[in-house]
Amino acid sequence: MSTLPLSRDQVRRVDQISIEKYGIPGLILMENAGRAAAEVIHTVAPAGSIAILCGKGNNGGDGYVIARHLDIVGRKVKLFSTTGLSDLGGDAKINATIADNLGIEIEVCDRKDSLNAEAILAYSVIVDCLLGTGAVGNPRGRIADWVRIANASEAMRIAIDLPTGLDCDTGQANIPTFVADHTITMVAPKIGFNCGEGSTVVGKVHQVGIGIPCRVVDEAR
Ligand SMILES: NC(=O)C1=CN([C@@H]2O[C@H](COP(=O)(O)OP(=O)(O)OC[C@H]3O[C@@H](n4cnc5c(N)ncnc54)[C@H](O)[C@@H]3O)[C@@H](O)[C@H]2O)[C@H](O)CC1
Ligand SMILES: [K+]
Repeated sequence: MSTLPLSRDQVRRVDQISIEKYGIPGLILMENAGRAAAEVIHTVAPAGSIAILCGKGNNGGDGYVIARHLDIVGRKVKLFSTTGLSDLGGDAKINATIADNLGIEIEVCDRKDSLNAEAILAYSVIVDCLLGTGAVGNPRGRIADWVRIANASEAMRIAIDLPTGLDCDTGQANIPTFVADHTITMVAPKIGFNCGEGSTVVGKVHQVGIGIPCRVVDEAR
């Protein structure tokens, strides 16, 4: 499996080439990403309740897949979404709907006053599926609030693909940035993990494959 770090644009190009040139549906990539991440979470945090914080993009979409695979192995999981499920799109909406249909707990906090900080702090593990490679600039709004709440908790903190707030090219930790104990990153480490402040917020990095051959990853370099 490729371990050379990729830039934000390179890893997004991997996605694009896989889907458009090789016909691997994004839903398959998300399923592989979420299942692999769930296995790492279950290994590094073998017990305790898990809160998964989901944004409105595909990083959030990974979270709904993660929740389903943790539910399958009997873990106590609750999803917290910054966005109403009807406002999600594409693969994220498909997986949020599946999780909802399966009765996996989802709390939608799409208004400022519905933020339930205490609820999040009650969990042993907090998983950051708020922003991934689609992030631009400082985390805004509820996403920034939830990052601050998570950072103030005693929970084990696990970032999916990259910590929300970290610029995955420069290693700049925007204000706020999710301070992870573990980062489970898809396809390859991101360049920013080893420059700037990257190493101070990623924790232990776990690289997971999502069903894309290395030669395709190398095409994107
Ligand atoms: N091949 C792969 O690596 C795969 C990665 N997957 C996951 O998909 C995300 C990337 O998803 P994308 O929808 O492009 O972006 P995000 O989910 O990161 O967020 C986009 C969303 O957030 C809004 N936003 C952007 N910047 C900010 C900000 N500073 N504050 C608040 N909100 C912000 C923006 O408007 C967008 O709507 C990748 O990281 C992986 O986790 C796939 O699952 C599988 C293949
Ligand atoms: K994230």
